[in-house]
Amino acid sequence: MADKNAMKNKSAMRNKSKVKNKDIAKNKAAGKKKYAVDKTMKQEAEKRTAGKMGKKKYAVDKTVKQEAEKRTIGKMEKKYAVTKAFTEKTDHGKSVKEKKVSGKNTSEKMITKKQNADMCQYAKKCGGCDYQGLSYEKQLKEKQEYVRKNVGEFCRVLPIIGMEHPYHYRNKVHAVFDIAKGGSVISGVYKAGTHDVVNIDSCRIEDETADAIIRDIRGLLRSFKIKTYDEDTGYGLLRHVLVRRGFHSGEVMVVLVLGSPILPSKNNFVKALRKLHPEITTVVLNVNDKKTSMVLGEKETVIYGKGYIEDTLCGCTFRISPKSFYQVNPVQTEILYTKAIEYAGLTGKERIVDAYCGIGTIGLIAASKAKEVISVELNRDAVRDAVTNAKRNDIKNVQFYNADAGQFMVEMAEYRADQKKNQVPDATKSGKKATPDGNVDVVFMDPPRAGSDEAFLSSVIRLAPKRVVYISCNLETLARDLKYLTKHGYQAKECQPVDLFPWTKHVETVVLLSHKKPDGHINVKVEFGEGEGKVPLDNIAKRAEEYKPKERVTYKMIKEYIEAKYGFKVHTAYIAEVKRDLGLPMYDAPNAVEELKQPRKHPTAEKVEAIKDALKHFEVI
Ligand SMILES: C[S@@+](CC[C@H](N)C(=O)[O-])C[C@H]1O[C@@H](n2cnc3c(N)ncnc32)[C@H](O)[C@@H]1O
Repeated sequence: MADKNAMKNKSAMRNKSKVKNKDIAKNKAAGKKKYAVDKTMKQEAEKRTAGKMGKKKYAVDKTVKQEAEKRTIGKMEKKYAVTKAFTEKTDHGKSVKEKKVSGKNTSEKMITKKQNADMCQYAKKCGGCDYQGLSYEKQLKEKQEYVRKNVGEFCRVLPIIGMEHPYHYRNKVHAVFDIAKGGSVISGVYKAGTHDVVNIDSCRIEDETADAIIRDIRGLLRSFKIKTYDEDTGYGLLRHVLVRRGFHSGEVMVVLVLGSPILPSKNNFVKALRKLHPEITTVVLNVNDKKTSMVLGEKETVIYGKGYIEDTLCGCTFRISPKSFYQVNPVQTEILYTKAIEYAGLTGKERIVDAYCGIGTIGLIAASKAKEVISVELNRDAVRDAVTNAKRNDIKNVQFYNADAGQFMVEMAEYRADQKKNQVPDATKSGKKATPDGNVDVVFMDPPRAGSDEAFLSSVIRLAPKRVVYISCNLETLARDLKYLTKHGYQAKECQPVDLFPWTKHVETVVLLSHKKPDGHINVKVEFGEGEGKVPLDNIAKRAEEYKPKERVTYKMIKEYIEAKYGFKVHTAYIAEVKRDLGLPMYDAPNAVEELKQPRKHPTAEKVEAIKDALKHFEVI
């Protein structure tokens, strides 16, 4: 592989100047030609549509537009109710019934027509959009019901907030590259459940600029003699392309994921690409030479621009690096975050934890309304972005920690317990940033799809913040975690679903939980002793001893026991895993880091035995 690349590089060097000029000329011509072809195709398609468009079709389009204009199902239902009431007032008797029935039939016919109009040409192969052929109104209704089924038992579910224009909302587009049977370069997505690539020119939910860039990269590969990577043999170079666009800033980042580190004629490639797309502000090479389903590898080289893009969300500017998480639908994200911060009920005096903070978005947006923000995130690159973002927005009351959120919260809770016992350790001695003390008023938590873990949730219970604002993109794990929190002193108050992913079955939700307070108290007078109406004192002390709660066995105690007895350390996540394997009530730990797709590590047999021994020692098993 390396030899092959070296040979390629040598011959590329020899022909460099020749190729350079020839390619640029070719690209220029190809670019112009392509643009002309695209334009003609577009015009033809428009003509065809216009030709087909009869009165009925116009009516369908009008309905789609009208639906899109209604922001939420709630509003839609309200409007429907008003129309219905108006009809019933103006028409009487039989005619009302007839009118209603015929009205229903017409709209049903329209939906059937609309279903066809809404089918995407890649629907059968791609499998990315679960709601193909369903009107947007129906999609929202389905999602509302899905949320109600999972969260309804915990609290009131507000009507879902849909999009005004549910198309081309994705600011991040990823395409896998391959060679088709006939030898042409293709790019798109894997056909559901396979590793066959479905060639996609444009997608109705993806950003159109990003799609155009990916199409043009396809075109450039041939002229630059860049081969696509073959997953089976490991030969070839280009594996994936990732494009991210800041919808507010207009900045565009292109990440070329390669199977090996060298992109021949990289400067000319960038030049040719930027000639077609001057809006590109940065190009990054990412090397992924592993046999893996992960898109991004570890190593990155910036070959053009600053290596990240910036974008604005809820009035703050954020730097976004290739590996950092950033919500894919910024329009709806603003609605979601605004609701989350509203739920937090901030007055300016609160200490907030922003857990799973990514590039710091929620905490930084909320910072001006709170006293202090403590943010924690596992992804190193995201934390680096977050620190820059705080400076960029001149926000000074935020601290960031690069750690596992569960582990971090355990430490905070234990620190607080020590504080209560007046045994506060000097965490600064270790040279690490001190664990903040455990006084917390509000916890924002926005975990990945796997949800949170027992270490995190049990620490929330111990820290007892007044409010927990849980943002989730996975209803099953949300329901699981709500069950835990509501069993242990919290009450779910309200849930707001927001549609961040039109055409797919996914839905984002934000849930407000607050600490349960006793509804009231009653005074009972009890007299102990002998005689009528008195409670005998016999055995009271003995019985009290029986009911005395056992000392809570913390992760810290288990770790200390193991370190003292066996001389090695064990991670919280390993203890959690062993507890789960033993059938003790558990949550997944550690979180599957979706964005990084890191393979989950497991404890060695020696560590498992040590953990079991500690659990026996503390009478947990
Ligand atoms: C759904 S994203 C939310 C990010 C951020 N709140 C936002 O809205 O942009 C989940 C984040 O959790 C991070 N993450 C995953 N597992 C984690 C863990 N165990 N501890 C801390 N952060 C974690 C991911 O890297 C990712 O940035």
